[in-house]
Amino acid sequence: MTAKILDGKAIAAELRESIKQEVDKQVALGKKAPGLAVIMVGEDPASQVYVRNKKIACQKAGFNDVSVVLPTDTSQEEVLALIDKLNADDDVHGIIVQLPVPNQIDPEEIIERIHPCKDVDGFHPYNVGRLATRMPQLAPCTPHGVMTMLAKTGIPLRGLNAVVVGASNIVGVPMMLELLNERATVTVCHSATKDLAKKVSEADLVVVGVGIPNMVKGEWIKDGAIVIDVGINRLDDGTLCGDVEYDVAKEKAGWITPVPGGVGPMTIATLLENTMQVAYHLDCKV
Ligand SMILES: Nc1nc2c(c(=O)[nH]1)N[C@@H](CN(C=O)c1ccc(C(=O)N[C@@H](CCC(=O)O)C(=O)O)cc1)CN2
Ligand SMILES: [Mg+2]
Repeated sequence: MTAKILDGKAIAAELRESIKQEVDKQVALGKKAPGLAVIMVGEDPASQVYVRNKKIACQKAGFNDVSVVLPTDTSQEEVLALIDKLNADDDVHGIIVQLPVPNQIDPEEIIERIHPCKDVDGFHPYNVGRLATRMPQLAPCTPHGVMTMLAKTGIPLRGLNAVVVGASNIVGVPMMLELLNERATVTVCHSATKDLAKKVSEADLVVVGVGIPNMVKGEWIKDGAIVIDVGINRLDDGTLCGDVEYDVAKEKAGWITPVPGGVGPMTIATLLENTMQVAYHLDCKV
């Protein structure tokens, strides 16, 4: 069997177009454009690409982009003061701090300083708790974008055996919660997991986000399974590859995401979606 492709680039473009239409409608009614502040500290080359792409996506969707790039040696106190200012600014609906941050910055304290109602990355413990208690408010963009992609397959998630490989706060843990909330049976695997190959081979749905090129072998994939590859790894020759051995996996899977052009574009479209929710639809009282 050759897998159907879950085309994240196309699904994200569709989502961004629907967001743009909603923004145009709300602005015509006299509302403010959604304002998004992406704070980037330092010059990490990959982050520069992602932040630039977020800026372009904001502009195309009619958002007010109020992003800030700070020098590598910025102190924790300076970042906290900037967040306080953005929290108090009525033109700003969403605030995120691009990760990773330089070593002198403590990301946990920074994330907790963002007001939970402006936490469009969904990383604040309040929003993680909401997702964990089945009352989601602002959910992390990558896993929520994966849920949007999964809906496109038309396959009900209820009762599926889902295996999530990787237990990070950005991907693995919120992915587990999203899938659990749809009544999948979820196993989370990580670096201490024994016999990963066996776990993956029993999965109807596999989501991999570990950052190790081709770590999940194609031969492990169950016939017809849905394979979601969150990994984006740059190889020495400059090309990108995922965490799944794509060429082999696509001959076994029922559905598969490519890298690039899979989950990555969904992360940015979902960030816009969260920001638009804050601007127009979310009744957030914290
Ligand atoms: N504060 C956050 N930091 C980080 C997040 C996040 O969600 N919030 N996620 C990643 C980086 N990221 C968004 O910030 C991101 C990564 C990749 C892509 C993407 O579209 N990738 C393309 C390939 C792009 C390339 O050429 O390198 C693709 O997969 O097709 C978008 C967003 C870590 N930090
Ligand atoms: Mg203002």
